Amino acid sequence: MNTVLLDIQDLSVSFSGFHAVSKVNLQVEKGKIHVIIGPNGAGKSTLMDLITGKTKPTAGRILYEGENIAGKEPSVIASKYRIGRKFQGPNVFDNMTVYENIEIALTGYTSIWKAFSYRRTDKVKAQMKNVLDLVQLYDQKDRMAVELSHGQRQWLEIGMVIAQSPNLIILDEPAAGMTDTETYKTGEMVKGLAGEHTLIVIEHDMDFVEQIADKVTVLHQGRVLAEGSFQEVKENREVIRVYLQDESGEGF
Ligand SMILES: Nc1ncnc2c1ncn2[C@@H]1O[C@H](COP(=O)(O)OP(=O)(O)OP(=O)(O)O)[C@@H](O)[C@H]1O
Repeated sequence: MNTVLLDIQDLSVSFSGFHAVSKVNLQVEKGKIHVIIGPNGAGKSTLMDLITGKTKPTAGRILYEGENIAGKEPSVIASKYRIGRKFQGPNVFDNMTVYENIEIALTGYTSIWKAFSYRRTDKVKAQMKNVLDLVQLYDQKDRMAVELSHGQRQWLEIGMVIAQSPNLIILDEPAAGMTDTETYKTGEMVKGLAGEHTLIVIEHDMDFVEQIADKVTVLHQGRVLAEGSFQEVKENREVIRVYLQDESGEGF
């Protein structure tokens, strides 16, 4: 039986009368990889902003395990409901090692007192090893982040999100700018996170979507245009029409 972790109901937001997200209904199942696709300006990032609390909805509900989190503060959504997000483009501490970057995310020291009392206990070391293994950076752990390749920096940032023990992980175009080999490796990494974690991934690269998606939702002009398996949405006539019209040249 599939359990719904996130149940989005009639969610809308308008900016000065412009409907960026309009009556969106979407269910994200626990432990699955739910990919959101859609042409530029479809409302994908705005939908993620609504889930993470960065943007407040005009109407609708976001039920997280039955509790409405719509409109709550981003810090509450991150810490209480354990929703983590990795934005497009690496955002790491260049002059720290891979290990230190993940350690900061893991310990999340928010106060100087916590930093003083911090100890690298066996438990912390085991958690660190686990995260480094998941993002395949254990052998790079002593390198400075600035020395990493683009792909490795993205994986480091995924590691920093995982280190915060999220239930739901939102990844914003995790394979952007990667080589084909790096993209494939990222896909396998993301698949390895499913099960223990639930993932929402925004993506444009259709080979990558096919590799990872349990379910695909297609957004268009702020609305859900189609939903189903990769194969189902790929063959959907409305989806094909919208992508053919999309001037970005991306698509199937
Ligand atoms: N704060 C805001 N104020 C006004 N308009 C906004 C705001 N945020 C987003 N929009 C508009 O809402 C629409 C949806 O934008 P959004 O970034 O969510 O699309 P997207 O699907 O993520 O696109 P892309 O694939 O290009 O990143 C766009 O037309 C955008 O200009």
